[in-house]
Amino acid sequence: MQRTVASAARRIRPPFFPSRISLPLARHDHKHCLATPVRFAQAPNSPCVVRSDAQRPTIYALSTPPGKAGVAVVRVSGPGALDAWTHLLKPVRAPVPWKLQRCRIVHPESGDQLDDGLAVFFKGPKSFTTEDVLELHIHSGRAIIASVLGALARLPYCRPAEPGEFTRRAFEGGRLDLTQVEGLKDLVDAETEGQRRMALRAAGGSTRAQFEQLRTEIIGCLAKIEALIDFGEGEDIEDGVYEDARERAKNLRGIIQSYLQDNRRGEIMRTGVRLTIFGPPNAGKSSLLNFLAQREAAIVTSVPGTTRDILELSLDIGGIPVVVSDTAGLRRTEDPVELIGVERARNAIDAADVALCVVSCADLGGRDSAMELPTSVKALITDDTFILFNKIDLDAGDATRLRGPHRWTTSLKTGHGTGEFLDGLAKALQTKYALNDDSAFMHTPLITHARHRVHLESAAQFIDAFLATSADDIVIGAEELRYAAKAVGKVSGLIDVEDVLDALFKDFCIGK
Ligand SMILES: Nc1nc2c(ncn2[C@@H]2O[C@H](COP(=O)(O)OP(=O)(O)OP(=O)(O)O)[C@@H](O)[C@H]2O)c(=O)[nH]1
Ligand SMILES: [K+]
Ligand SMILES: [Mg+2]
Repeated sequence: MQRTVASAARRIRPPFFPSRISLPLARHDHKHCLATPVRFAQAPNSPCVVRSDAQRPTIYALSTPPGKAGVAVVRVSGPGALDAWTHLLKPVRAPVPWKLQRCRIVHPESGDQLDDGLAVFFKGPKSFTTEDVLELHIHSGRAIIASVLGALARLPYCRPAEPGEFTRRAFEGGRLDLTQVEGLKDLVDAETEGQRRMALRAAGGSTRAQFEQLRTEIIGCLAKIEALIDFGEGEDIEDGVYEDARERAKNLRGIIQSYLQDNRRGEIMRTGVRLTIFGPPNAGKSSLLNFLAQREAAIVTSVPGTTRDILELSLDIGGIPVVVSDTAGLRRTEDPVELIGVERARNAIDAADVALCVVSCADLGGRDSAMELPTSVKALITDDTFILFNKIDLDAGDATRLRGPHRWTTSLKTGHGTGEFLDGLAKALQTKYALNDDSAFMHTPLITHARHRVHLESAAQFIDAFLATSADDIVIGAEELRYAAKAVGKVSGLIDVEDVLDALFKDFCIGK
């Protein structure tokens, strides 16, 4: 009897990897925990489970910045959230879940009124953390906030939240995977439009879905190989299964490769494009930095060799975060200090994502179209180098001879051409990092953290190892595929997350 692979694949047990892992409980003191039994609903498809339910402390924190403002939000999450509602809110009544309700907030022991505000109860698992959550919307003032936090502290099962602990519980409850947690953090940190869009995409789960699909497809390949191991080709299984699995693996290898060949766009969007300004002395490099920054950040003088150290500024150019470096003018010099500056400039050019050469028109050799760049920079110019011909006010020739793709003319002294240059630079960066419109948004890079790249590279290596095996050693081949799927699973945090968690959550603020 011929069995189809689909039916054979379903038979494979045990599951390739545990879909649920347990994480240690957060570090804290359990001895005051309330012992009332509390029901915990499990979020669907939860990647991991940490539930010792009643034992789990309820956490609270101010989730808005401290200080005087219209509203402050205090969040309470955990099995005791409902009890906190009962003890802190007047008039006494059961919450209508997910509905903002008017109330007075009182001290649980003295009954003194602390503030007048609004409260909403999110019934788990339909809450941010997947636990029961109480949100108190109170007036934002130091004394009010302190009194409400103080009241919560009186409840024996409550303790203050650690940085990022609400998000951590959302992760542990299966509400978020690691890419979404990273996305949330990046979203809060986003300073440019591009960063915001990329982070929102990750936080919203698109990145998670893409990695999940990749993992599912690897598992699909593995299922075929496992079926072969179980039943053997020819007898129970249709022909060509092995070839089919190889073909699929080759495709997947290509897809992973395309993700990896992204010019580091995602990481660059997060941390900024490294743009190095270089050129001969006195070309106007520091003047350019000041123009971009709209302030006198660097010293500008008519003395060649003014800039020695590298001066870095983080700027937003056309919605893209750019770390701009001003460097020492390149020339031969006997001055030991300037020599170090020139050395550093060369290193900064090497490390740059984009190198922008500034040349003074007064330093150009040759005539008309046969323009010659100064020898000090000639060897450093490649097809990718951007060139700004500055001091166009000193140039007698026709400026159009100098302009072209990634080549602009300005006078930073008179302001001539600076608008065109800024627009052109922004467009060039947007094009290079493919983030200029909504269609490009579709191609927003998948890899936004170095961690993703590491795991994808290792998945690619395991698939290569599978492809290097022959039909005779399918058991080894299956093992390689298993490792490949596991490597991709690490990106989402389905497995082996311990090491990442602490590092990730420690950067969060309290109340998030
Ligand atoms: N005429 C004219 N002078 C300019 C222009 N841009 C800058 N300058 C002047 O050129 C001189 C050198 O400018 P900087 O910005 O210090 O030049 P730099 O390339 O940083 O010089 P180093 O740091 O010494 O290598 C200053 O006196 C500027 O005022 C311009 O477009 N036209
Ligand atoms: K100078
Ligand atoms: Mg300078």
